[in-house]
Amino acid sequence: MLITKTELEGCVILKPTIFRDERGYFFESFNKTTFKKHIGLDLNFVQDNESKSSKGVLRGLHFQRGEHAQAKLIRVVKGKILDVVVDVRPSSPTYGKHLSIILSAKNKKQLYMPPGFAHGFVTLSKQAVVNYKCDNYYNKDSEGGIIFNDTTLNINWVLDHKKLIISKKDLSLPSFNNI
Ligand SMILES: Cc1cn([C@H]2C[C@H](O)[C@@H](COP(=O)(O)OP(=O)(O)O[C@H]3O[C@@H](C)C(=O)[C@@H](O)[C@H]3O)O2)c(=O)[nH]c1=O
Repeated sequence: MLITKTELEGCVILKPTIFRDERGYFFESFNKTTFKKHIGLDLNFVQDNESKSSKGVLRGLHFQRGEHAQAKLIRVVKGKILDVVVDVRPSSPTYGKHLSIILSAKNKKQLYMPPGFAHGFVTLSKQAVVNYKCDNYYNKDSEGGIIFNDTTLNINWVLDHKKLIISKKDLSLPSFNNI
């Protein structure tokens, strides 16, 4: 497994070792022991999520507050997305900074984000199926978010904003300065 640190402390890109043969391929999409050995985190993932989106669908930017904050390990099993995480840890030197990465079924990269990050993605392929593990359960009452086109964050979502498909809930999220 190839592990790359990012400029946002605690966010790591993982590229699993792929075993290919005449049947196809095999890889370990998560291994608790390997994760602990290489990244030093003894994670206890308790919820797995999957969503399917069409091209232009943007989900985010989402986080859960306080004790419900979630670490996530994100990967794509079909298609291609631009995945974005924003550091919303007030005491962090990179508070307000974001990281964007292409995750696809082809590149098989995974992004690990610790608790204290907002997360979102936009679908760049005709369809994308995104799979992510969370170390804390969904808690509706602690949901928070930031509007995707926040001017302080200034995220490049690659696609023309007029072509984006965004839920009503996400379109009513506050600005970064008001979270
Ligand atoms: C996130 C979530 C939603 N739901 C329900 C609530 C709602 O009726 C329906 C759809 O929820 P949403 O519109 O919030 O789904 P979605 O916009 O896909 O939300 C997700 O976005 C990405 C970017 C994340 O990082 C996730 O943590 C999550 O916030 O699913 C659960 O039952 N469990 C969950 O863990």
